[in-house]
Amino acid sequence: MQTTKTPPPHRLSDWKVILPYWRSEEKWRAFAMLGGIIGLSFFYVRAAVWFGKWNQSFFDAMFAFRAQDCLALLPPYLLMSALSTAIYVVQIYLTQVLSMRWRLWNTRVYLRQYLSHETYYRLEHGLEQADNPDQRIADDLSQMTIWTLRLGLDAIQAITTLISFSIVLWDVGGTLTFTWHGHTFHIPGYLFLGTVLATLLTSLVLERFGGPLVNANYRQQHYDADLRAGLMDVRRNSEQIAFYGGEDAENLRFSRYLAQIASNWRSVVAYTWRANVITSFFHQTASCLLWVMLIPKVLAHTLTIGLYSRINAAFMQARSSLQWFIDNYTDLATLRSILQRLSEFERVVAHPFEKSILRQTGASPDVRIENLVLRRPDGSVLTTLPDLTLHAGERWMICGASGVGKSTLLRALAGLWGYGSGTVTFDTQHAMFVPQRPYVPDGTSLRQVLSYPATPDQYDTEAYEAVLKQVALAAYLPKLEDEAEWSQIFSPGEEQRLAIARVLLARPQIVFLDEATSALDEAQETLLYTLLVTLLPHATLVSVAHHAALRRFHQAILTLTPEGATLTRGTEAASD
Ligand SMILES: Nc1ncnc2c1ncn2[C@@H]1O[C@H](COP(=O)(O)OP(=O)(O)OP(=O)(O)O)[C@@H](O)[C@H]1O
Repeated sequence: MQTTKTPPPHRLSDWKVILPYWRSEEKWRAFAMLGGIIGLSFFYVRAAVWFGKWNQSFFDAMFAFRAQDCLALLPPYLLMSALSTAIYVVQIYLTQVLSMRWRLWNTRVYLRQYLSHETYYRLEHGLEQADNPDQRIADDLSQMTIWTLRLGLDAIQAITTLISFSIVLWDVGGTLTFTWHGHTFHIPGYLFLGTVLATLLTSLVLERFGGPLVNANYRQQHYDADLRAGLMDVRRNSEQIAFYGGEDAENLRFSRYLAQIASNWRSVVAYTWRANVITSFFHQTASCLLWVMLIPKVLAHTLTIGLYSRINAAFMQARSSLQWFIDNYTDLATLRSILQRLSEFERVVAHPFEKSILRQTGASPDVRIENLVLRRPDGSVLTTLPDLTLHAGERWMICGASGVGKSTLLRALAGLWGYGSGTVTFDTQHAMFVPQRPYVPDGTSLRQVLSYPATPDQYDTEAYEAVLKQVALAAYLPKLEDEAEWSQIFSPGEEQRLAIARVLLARPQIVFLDEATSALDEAQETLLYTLLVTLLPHATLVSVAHHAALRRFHQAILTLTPEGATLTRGTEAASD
């Protein structure tokens, strides 16, 4: 499904999407890995200090022409380099493993939510608003774990570096003392405070001018997903489009998607440009800032070359770690928009499905319909049904003009339609619904296609062979074990025969058929209905159908109209 809409407002709760894994049954292993990765990154900060000291000793020795000392310093250097390399490799490996485990855990949870309570159906049929759930499950979850770990771990490293060098900056920077309007002020650690203040100021300016980048990124992912979904549509419906000669119409559709992408991309570029101008201005002016802050020391004649080089080094390190937050502003914006999309998906999934029509599982073999009113999602009435009881083994046909609500009645019986009121009661455990276009899973064996949704080992080979022969699909007998793109191979009529073969295998007590033989000629429809009534003589049958030839297989006709429904029984129905 594709929708065009603006992103929901940012909420702090969007960040909660990150938490469930860290509270799951895998949390201890996850925390252990995270702890290991963080520990290794602390080693990195320590190693940087060690290499710094080593440099000083080595170059002091070199410029003092102490060749022996230089040679003696090489083995520890090589040892430390080997250790650093090993730790670097292990750190990357652990991060990848953690990221994959997190992604798999999240994907399993999302899939469970998506594939339960008919969520996949609600999302696809416009009953809920969350576009392209496939992209959220397949891409966004993976991106979320990668970005969160990368940004989170880099942030920890930046904070560690910041703390280490801020202490130096605070200590060696000293206190700024000045007199203003007769008052003397003392600002301890003013170099550190100045650095932090300047960075915060830059962040505020960035949020003001680059903030809309989050929304623009959100929309960009949304439009990209629409383009992908459109291309999938073309793949799925290639034959229909080719028959209609629909290339121009498709091109027009895609040029609309591209126009949306282009227009939003211009916003992304504009906001990124603004963010980059501010970031780069901060980069360029940082050294000036230090010089300005050092003026009091110059005027007081307390700035030596040694002190300057120390302050400069600490300032650079503190600034670069603070700057990490500024430089990664756009990445944080991307992560925020991913979290927003996932959080929106979670809200929709958690939102209770409108179910004003009560569907009860009854022990009685009858199908009972009480006070049933079917409505459209906008609340308007489709049709109203009188109280009805369909006794076990009875066969009813549902007729009515197109759009009156025949399929909607079956959806309500299947628990897929909640708009309206009333109650339906039947033995849901032993019922089977056959839609007009049966589902044919691709990439599986024909045996699996036939047994769906049960597993292929549910029936023996003789049973599969028998039903294939019965529904006149004997030509496929040699292909029972073949794995193929079956939906591309079967004709619509063959798909419908296959769906009846499924019913004959499963032998349900109640069968609901929604125009399940509409693609077949009269002779084949008659063959399939004869099979159903002779091989499942005690099954209750409810058929939505248009063809008059099928009336003789049913004992009653339920005719739906917008004003209500009427039931005609017995010979009257058959001869009508
Ligand atoms: N997801 C939906 N959102 C809004 N309206 C819907 C939705 N699904 C169905 N409808 C509307 O409900 C009405 C009844 O549809 P339904 O499929 O039940 O008709 P039908 O009687 O089976 O028609 P046909 O004989 O043509 O198959 C139609 O007007 C249809 O547009």
